Formats: sequence, C-alpha cells, structure tokens
Amino acid sequence: MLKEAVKYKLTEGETARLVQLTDPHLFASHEGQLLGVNTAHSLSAVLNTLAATHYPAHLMLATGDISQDYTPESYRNFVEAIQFLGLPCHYLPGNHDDPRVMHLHMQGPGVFGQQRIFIGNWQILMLDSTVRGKPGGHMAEVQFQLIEQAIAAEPDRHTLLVMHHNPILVNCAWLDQHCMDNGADFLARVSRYAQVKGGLWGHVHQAIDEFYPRSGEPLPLMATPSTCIQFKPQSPYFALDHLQPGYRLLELLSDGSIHTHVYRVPGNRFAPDHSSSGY
Ligand SMILES: Nc1ncnc2c1ncn2[C@@H]1O[C@@H]2COP(=O)(O)O[C@H]2[C@H]1O
Ligand SMILES: [Fe+2]
Repeated sequence: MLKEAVKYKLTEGETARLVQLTDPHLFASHEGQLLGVNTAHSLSAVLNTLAATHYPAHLMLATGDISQDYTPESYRNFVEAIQFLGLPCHYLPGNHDDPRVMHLHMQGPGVFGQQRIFIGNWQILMLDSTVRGKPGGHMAEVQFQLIEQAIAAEPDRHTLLVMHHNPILVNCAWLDQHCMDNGADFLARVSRYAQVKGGLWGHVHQAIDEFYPRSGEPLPLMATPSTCIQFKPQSPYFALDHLQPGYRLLELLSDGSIHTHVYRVPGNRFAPDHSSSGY
C-alpha cells in the first residue's frame, strides 16, 4: 500500500538540497564508544561541521544504524542531537536498528518514518532493505511493489531510491558478505525505469560514487561515510580507516541530475582502535 507522501514545495526550477547522515551507532549513554570512538561526540562533530557551512538544506535523510544498543534512549539521543539544525528528518532502518523501538522513539517535530517524500519535481523513496536478525540485507518483493506503484502514480517525477544496504559489492570481502543479497537483481529491475535517477545508501561506512551502466543516462550510485567509525576501502579483512566521520550533501536538480559531495570533520580528532577485529 502506497502511503501518503510528505510534501515540500519548491519554486519553479529550484534545486532540492538534502543532507544525508548515516550509521551514527548511538548508545543510551553519551559515553558510549564503538571501537574507541565516542559516537555521540562524532555525530555532534559532524552536525557542527555541517552547521558551520550554513548550507540551506531543505531536509535530512538518516539512512539507518541509528542505534548500536537498540535502546529507546539511543533514538531519542539522535532526535535531540539534530534538533538545533531545524531540518526535517526522514529516516529508514539499518541492520543495527530495532524497527519497533525506532518507530516508537524516533519522534519529534519534523521527524518522519514515512516512505515517500515529494520535493520539487522529485520523489524520494525511503526503502527497507533489512532482514530481521541479520547484518546483511535483501530487497523484498513488497519494496519492489512500492517502487513500481510509486513510479506509476507519479510518472513525471524524478525518483531517488534510498536504503541502508549496498546493492553493489564494495570489494571488502568481510563486508560484502553483509550486502543486499539480491542487489544485482534490484539494480537490473529499477534501472529499467527512466524515472529512477539515483541510488543512495549507508552501511559500508565509506564514500562510494559510481555509475550503473544502462541504456540512456548511467545511474548514479552513492554510499556515504558513517558519522562514527570508517571501514577501510578495498580491504578483504576487517580494517578501520583513518578518515574522519562525515556526511553527504545532495542537490537534486529539476532536470533529473544530481550534484553531490561528501564532507568530513576537519582535523583528526576521531581515532578508532585499529587493533580491533570487529563488533
Ligand atoms: N570482523 C567482522 N567480520 C564480519 N562482520 C563484522 C565484523 N565486525 C562487524 N561485523 C558486522 O558487519 C557489519 C557491517 O557494518 P554494520 O555497521 O552494519 O555492523 C557490522 C557488524 O554487524
Ligand atoms: Fe553501520
């Protein structure tokens, strides 16, 4: 069933400006650490870096793994942390989230768990790629139906598909075992729709900007650094990167193109424990 969209009106031809935050892995305690990084502090540093730019975003997308301990407080901490930005926030679940606790506690003015967003002449679909109890993902048939129905209902809108799991492999064997297991099928199916103009996700704790080849314009595929620890790209075994926490800005142009860039916290305040072998 297609749910009502949250609607943002833009002036004719205006670009939609989005911020993506992903994988904050927060705890109930503000002292909580993931592999030596205080995740509340790193999120706060990311938010301050963003705020310092005075970027006039219309909304924020939070693409899962909000929590590391599944607690109500971890979700409330996220809502409280982003409040000062004054941006509406649309979220979807990651493998480290409890969808029920998330739904109950990701609450606040302008916080939305709905699947559809209309902004200008774009439609953004917030998809659920999670599989209960598993770190890896799967795009379920109901999600394909949602995509197909949403496009059929709004054929003149450019469409951005947003999810937690990566539909492409990232060449990190340890991490690729937790990818979207039907990612190739997902991309083959959705790329047939000319309306689909981009795919965006979290989960891989690293920046990726690639294109999926198709007839017509190639399809932009984007992954975004976590607001806490970073995984080392192209590593067959579990390894952390020295890069700092970050976020992504996306500009959705009215012609269907996307301008995007990843930004990170300046300096090197956030140093994870490089000897750790996982979590
Ligand atoms: N050493 C490891 N080997 C395999 N998987 C891991 C390891 N450490 C953590 N993971 C899981 O892999 C996931 C990848 O990113 P997540 O933030 O979803 O959380 C991670 C853990 O659930
Ligand atoms: Fe994560």
